[in-house]
Amino acid sequence: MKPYQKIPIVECGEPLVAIPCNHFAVEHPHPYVKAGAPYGDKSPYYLRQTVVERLLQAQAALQDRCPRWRIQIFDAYRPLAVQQYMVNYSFAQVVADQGLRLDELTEAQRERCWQQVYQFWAVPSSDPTTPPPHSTGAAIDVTLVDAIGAVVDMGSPIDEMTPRSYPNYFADQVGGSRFHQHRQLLRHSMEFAGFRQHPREWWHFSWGDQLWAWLSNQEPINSHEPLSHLTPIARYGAI
Ligand SMILES: C[C@@H](N)C(=O)N[C@H](C)C(=O)O
Ligand SMILES: [Zn+2]
Repeated sequence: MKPYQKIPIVECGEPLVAIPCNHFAVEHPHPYVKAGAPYGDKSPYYLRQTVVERLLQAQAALQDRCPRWRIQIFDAYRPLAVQQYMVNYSFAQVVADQGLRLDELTEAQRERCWQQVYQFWAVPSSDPTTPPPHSTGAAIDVTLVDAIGAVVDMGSPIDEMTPRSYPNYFADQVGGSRFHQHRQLLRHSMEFAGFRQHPREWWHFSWGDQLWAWLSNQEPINSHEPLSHLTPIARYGAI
C-alpha cells in the first residue's frame, strides 16, 4: 500500500460531468480506446465538476503566460475495468520491451516487471478505501500544445515507464533545460488552479483525491489555496 492510500475519503457526492473538450486540445484517437480498453458506455472525457472548473482555471493561467497555448487532454476518467486492462497491457509492454516472453517468465523476471509497472500505474483496487486515482474522476493526464496547435516537447512521451517521466528528470541534464521549462510551465499552470502533480509522472495531476490530499499535507503550495484545502482528507472516491 502506498502512503497516500491511507488518507480517509469523505465522498462529497459531486457528479462526473463531461469535459468541455472544445476549450482544450484533445489527443485523438483516445490512446486507451485505441489500445482496446473496455469503456463500455462510459467515456474517458469526464471529471468531477470542480475538477473541470479547476482545469479551466489552469488553462487561463497558462494563457496569461503563453497566449493561445492550450492544455491537451490525454486521459481523464478511467473506469476500474479500464485500469485493470491498462495495467495488464502495460505489463505485457514491459515484458516485450525487455525482449522476454510472457509464457516463459521466471518468478524473478515477473516480479521485476510488475515492480516497473506499479511505479507508474495504480493498482486496480476495488476496495473503496484505495481507489485508483483516475477512477475517482479527480485525476487527469495532460500536456501542452502551442499557439499553432503543435504538441510541446516535454522530452519524453506520456506513459513511458522510465525515470525520464519523473517531473524534474531534465532539471540537471545537459541539453534538457527546454524540456524542464516546458514541464515547469505545465506544472505551474496546474498548481495555480490547486492541482498536485504525481511525484513520478510529469503529466499526471489531480485535485480532491487521496494523492492530492496527501501531497497537500506534505507541502502546501505557496499560492492562493485557502488553508481549509490543506487537510489530509480526500473528497472523491471511486465513481
Ligand atoms: C501511468 C499513467 N497513465 C497513470 O495514470 N498513472 C497513475 C498513477 C494511475 O494509474 O492512476
Ligand atoms: Zn494519470
